[in-house]
Amino acid sequence: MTAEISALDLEEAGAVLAAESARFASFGWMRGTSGNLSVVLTRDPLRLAVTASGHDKGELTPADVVLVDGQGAAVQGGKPSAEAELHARVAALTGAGAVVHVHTVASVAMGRREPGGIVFKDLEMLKGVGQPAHDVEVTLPVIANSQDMKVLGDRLEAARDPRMPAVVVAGHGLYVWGADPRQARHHTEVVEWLLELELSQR
Ligand SMILES: CSCCC(=O)C(=O)COP(=O)(O)O
Ligand SMILES: [Zn+2]
Repeated sequence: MTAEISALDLEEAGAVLAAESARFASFGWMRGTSGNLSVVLTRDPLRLAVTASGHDKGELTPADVVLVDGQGAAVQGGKPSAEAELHARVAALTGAGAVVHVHTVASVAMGRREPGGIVFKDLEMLKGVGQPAHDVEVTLPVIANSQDMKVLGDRLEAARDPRMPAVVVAGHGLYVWGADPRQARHHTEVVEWLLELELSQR
């Protein structure tokens, strides 16, 4: 059975993604049209609202969103993000309800310094990704970049740590997920804070 997605549902999702995108863009994390966001609308079959490709992510309107299927192919709307397939893969793999992709300087810089993964420990901010503040090492995986979203998805699946809702894509940026757009935003802000801290220390 195919779940019906009304135009209003899609536009409501677009309004949420536009607001989240404007916030990340204001931080300088989505410069020069970079980055993309998605939210899951139905699970069976998997359908996501994903930001349209090539737009200035600080200027999105509720209409700048595309409905995609579990392979990231457009079902309704214009041209989806070039990374829509990876969003769908993350949602299917992790059960996340929202996925954030930002191009932050700290994620690329730390991915270069620690290509085997970035280890965090003894930081109160780790509670923001559901981990204890003390005595536990939490690793943020780093995966090699690819223009092939299937390859990137395979790398993410192999490398991801269930204790950390994020992965750095080397030379590219950061993928973060959460149960809904609000939690995905909080996870993004926490992981970016951790990366900026480590970058300032090393
Ligand atoms: C200068 S951005 C290069 C493409 C990219 O990595 C990105 O995140 C934006 O792609 P989209 O198709 O979602 O606009
Ligand atoms: Zn990107």
